[in-house]
Amino acid sequence: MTDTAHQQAVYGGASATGQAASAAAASDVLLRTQDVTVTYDLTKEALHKTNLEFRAGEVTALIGPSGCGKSTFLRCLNLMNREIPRCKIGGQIFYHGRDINTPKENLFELRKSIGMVFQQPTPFRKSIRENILFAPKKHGRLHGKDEEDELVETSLRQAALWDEVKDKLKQSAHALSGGQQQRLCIARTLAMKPDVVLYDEPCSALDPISTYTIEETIRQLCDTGLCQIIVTHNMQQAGRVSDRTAFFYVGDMVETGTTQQIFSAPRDQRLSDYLTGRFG
Ligand SMILES: Nc1ncnc2c1ncn2[C@@H]1O[C@H](COP(=O)(O)OP(=O)(O)OP(=O)(O)O)[C@@H](O)[C@H]1O
Repeated sequence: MTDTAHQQAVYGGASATGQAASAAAASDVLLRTQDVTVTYDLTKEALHKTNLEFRAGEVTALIGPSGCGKSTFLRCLNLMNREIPRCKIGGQIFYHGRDINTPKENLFELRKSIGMVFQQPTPFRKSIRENILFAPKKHGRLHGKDEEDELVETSLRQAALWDEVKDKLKQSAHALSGGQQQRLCIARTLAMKPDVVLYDEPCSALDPISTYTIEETIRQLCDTGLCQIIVTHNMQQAGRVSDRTAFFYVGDMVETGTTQQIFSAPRDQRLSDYLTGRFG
């Protein structure tokens, strides 16, 4: 990316929704990648040098055709790719200014702060309440029932699920609908009080109403200062939910900017073709 493009990406005009301006700390860059690459099977570079910044209180959408490297890039941001045999992450990933792409990084600690929500809802085979409490208990964060009750309620409220489940917290999470399960997974992630949440196609298995609820939830979470990054195939969703968008194509991050600029005035022909449905 050129310096000019980079500056436009980082300091570009108003957001698509205008909501970023009201975010708690919109200017804080929490995550920044510097020349990040990903190589599978030690030889196949699936992601070429990628430079992006992500700020508190903003949502960034990662878009592009199938196989272009969106999920590969997303999984770098909390070093999940490290768990794939023969996969190598190159470059630097700065989290609060500290490079986390080092062998000594404590992944257990890191993932408390950089949470992830997957395509398929994956609640534990436990009650709704225990889904929320499982990780905080494991990390020794909770002291007594009052703290547990408060965390369960706060997390479920943040994920817009409290009203639907408050009278059945001891029921199995697997008895919830798909959309409710996905919101429970968001609540479970929020219970660890992360400052970054990564979403990999979080609505692709859901109906339109559940999708709408999750999009609303994501937007509302911006007001807490959370930095959110979402991979989506759905252009309308990217337009509705994100402040910034980055377009990937065959392993390259081709263009980034405010969502408004990306959708209304794309500079790169490949992005323009993608947005107009010439390929996808
Ligand atoms: N575990 C893996 N081992 C080897 N190659 C992989 C692995 N995961 C992804 N790839 C390859 O890396 C490239 C990018 O894949 P990735 O899943 O990141 O793309 P994507 O843009 O998220 O695609 P989609 O939208 O279809 O999910 C593809 O060529 C894919 O085959």
